[in-house]
Amino acid sequence: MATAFFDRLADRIATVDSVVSVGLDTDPTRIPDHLQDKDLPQWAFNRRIIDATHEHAACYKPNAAFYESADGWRSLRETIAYAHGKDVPVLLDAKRADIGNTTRQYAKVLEEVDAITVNPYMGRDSLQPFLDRADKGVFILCRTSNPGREDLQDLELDSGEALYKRVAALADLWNTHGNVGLVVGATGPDELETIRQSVPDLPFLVPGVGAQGGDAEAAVEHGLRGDGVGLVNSSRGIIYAGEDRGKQFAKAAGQSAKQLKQRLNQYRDVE
Ligand SMILES: O=c1ccn([C@@H]2O[C@H](COP(=O)(O)O)[C@@H](O)[C@H]2O)c(=O)[nH]1
Repeated sequence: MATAFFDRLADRIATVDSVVSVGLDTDPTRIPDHLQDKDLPQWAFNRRIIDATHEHAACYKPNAAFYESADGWRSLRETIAYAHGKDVPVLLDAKRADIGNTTRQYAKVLEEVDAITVNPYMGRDSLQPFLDRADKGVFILCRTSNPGREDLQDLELDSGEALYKRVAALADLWNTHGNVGLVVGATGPDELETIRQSVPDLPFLVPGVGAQGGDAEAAVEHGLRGDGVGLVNSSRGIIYAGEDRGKQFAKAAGQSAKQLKQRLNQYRDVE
């Protein structure tokens, strides 16, 4: 039987002593000039970023939005294989879900990656093919990092509970294979704490530190499960750290990943 995703993630976190998720949000317009004439500039960029950051990376998190083109998907496939070659899990941030017939197609991408983000808005059946993959991680959007999260996620249900809390409770219920996590932004530290209290056993993916200015201490304190499993993501803050440094761009990304790891490790309980 394949090892469960969160067990593999726990091993990776221990190996690199890091909970940093390096976000590969590779915008074609922000790739340095000297790589623009490569066959696949996004792949050329990502390869150099992976070379420079992998020893600090608990996982890579490419966001599917940046690869929605023929060359983009080719670049993404090369990137995934290269990350795996360095023993780093890949979490595809795709925020998928749809009616059953469609979502079964979406879930096929789990053949390629180790984990995925999904959107709970359409309910359990829209997530079932992902949840059924006991060997893969499924991170359900719970309370996101963007300002507009309040429009829906904070709405009070008749029971008085906020919608995001109901999502957390449902995710816990749907976690029959131990493969479910939550996406909870670092920009709402109080809610992050509240959600952690309600679902102590779910690992979180916490985006929003770095470019969005979220709370790194809260991300670690509440984002990680009791056994230390969880992820804190930074994308632009790492991969574009050396945007003004020409051919040295990847070195700067490596330094930025290392700095984030050290910053987060100040707050981790590591024996
Ligand atoms: O609530 C959410 C869910 C997902 N994201 C994604 O994480 C990264 C954050 O990038 P930064 O450059 O570190 O801000 C990006 O892919 C988002 O789509 C999120 O930010 N918040």
